[in-house]
Amino acid sequence: MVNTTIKTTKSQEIFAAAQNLMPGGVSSPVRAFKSVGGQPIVFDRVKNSYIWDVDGNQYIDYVGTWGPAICGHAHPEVIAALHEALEKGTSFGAPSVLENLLAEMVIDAVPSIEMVRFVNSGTEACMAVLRLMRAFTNREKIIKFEGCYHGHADMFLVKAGSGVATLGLPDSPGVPKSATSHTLTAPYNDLEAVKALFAENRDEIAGVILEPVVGNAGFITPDAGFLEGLRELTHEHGALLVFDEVMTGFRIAYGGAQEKFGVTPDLTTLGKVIGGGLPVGAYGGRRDIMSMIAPAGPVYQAGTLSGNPLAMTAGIKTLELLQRPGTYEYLEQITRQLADGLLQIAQDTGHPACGGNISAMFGLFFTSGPVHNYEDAKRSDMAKFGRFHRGMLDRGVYLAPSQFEAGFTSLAHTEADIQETLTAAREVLSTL
Ligand SMILES: Cc1ncc(COP(=O)(O)O)c(C=O)c1O
Ligand SMILES: N[C@H](C=O)CCC(=O)O
Repeated sequence: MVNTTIKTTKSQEIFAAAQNLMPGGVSSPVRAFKSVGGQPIVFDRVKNSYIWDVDGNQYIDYVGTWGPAICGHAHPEVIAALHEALEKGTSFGAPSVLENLLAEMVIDAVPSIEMVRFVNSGTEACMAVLRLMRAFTNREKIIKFEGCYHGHADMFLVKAGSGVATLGLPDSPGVPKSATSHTLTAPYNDLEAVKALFAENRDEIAGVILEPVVGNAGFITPDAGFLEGLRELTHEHGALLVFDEVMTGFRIAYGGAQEKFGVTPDLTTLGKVIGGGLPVGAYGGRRDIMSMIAPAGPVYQAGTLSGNPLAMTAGIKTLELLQRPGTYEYLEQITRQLADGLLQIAQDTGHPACGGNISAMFGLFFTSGPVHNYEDAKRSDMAKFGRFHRGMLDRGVYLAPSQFEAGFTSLAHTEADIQETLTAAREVLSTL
């Protein structure tokens, strides 16, 4: 299955046409391969740990549609549940028992969540949680961290990660200064900077929002005591702590980062895995705070397709699959094998590198590190990452086309996939 000289004629044709139809030829910027060079491959189908492009090439996939595909693509049980649900219609725009079922599963799993509201994307969840933080505290300022990404709402497009970091964009034109004037930023893992912000803005900060493990500036883990320190500081200042677990939720542990690190925020945002590959988002948390959401309370937030029965069905089935014994042990085992293997190969082939994994989320930077924050991440050799990315693609391995995105494994990745990936990495890194 190793493709050393892949033919991508059809991909190129389709992408050329797409560029006249959609800005940059894509529906979301990171997909455009701008920072790694070359052209995106155009997908035809996905199954298990694999994707196939329109030219018939097969790749081992470590993007997993940016996180949702934790059980593997097109899992037969998810597909079967969706077929059954489809027969009942594609949208109700009204209450359904499916919402109750998924809500109960989320509430049972995620320590901070006593009530939940479903939306259609992670962006929506983060927008809504921000409004709620402000309403509950009657304060307007928030603290976010450099390199963290909370979707593309105006208030969060300040020193953001993901595509904003990938494309090296300044904070986006079109965002009014007034929208971000209340967004304060600090370097990730820097508790002193957060303390200083609280001191300078006494009684004005509604809360702190962060990716508890960063996946949108590459893969960056919290230093010992960082999450606990934020919990204490927010308590001390009457502010809320919000974990954006759109990426980490049900991925780094069934109960997310808050279960893994034993720190319970006031509010949590979710997305990706809880929709099993269909568009979804959610926010939830303490009952007294969530009770402020309309129609229970005055904070308005709504959505035509929210609680969509297909998304709920795929989410329920995905969480059921994740509840099976051994799931997270397996994810940790294969992902550790991959992350350790990549580091060893980088060392053997003379490339300074650092990285790691937590459960099914991993990363590799081409710098000796350590990487504690976005500034450190930017020291990674981006040109080398681009060459590495292209070399891996040529050998049938699809990595996220940006140094600033974490990688994802799934239950469908086999030891053979990992070995094949490591063989490809050794070949590529030996020639860079
Ligand atoms: C941590 C985090 N928050 C929010 C978002 C926004 O989610 P979505 O792309 O579903 O709008 C993403 C991903 O894009 C994310 O990784
Ligand atoms: N980093 C983003 C989400 O996690 C990538 C998805 C996108 O914006 O296209």
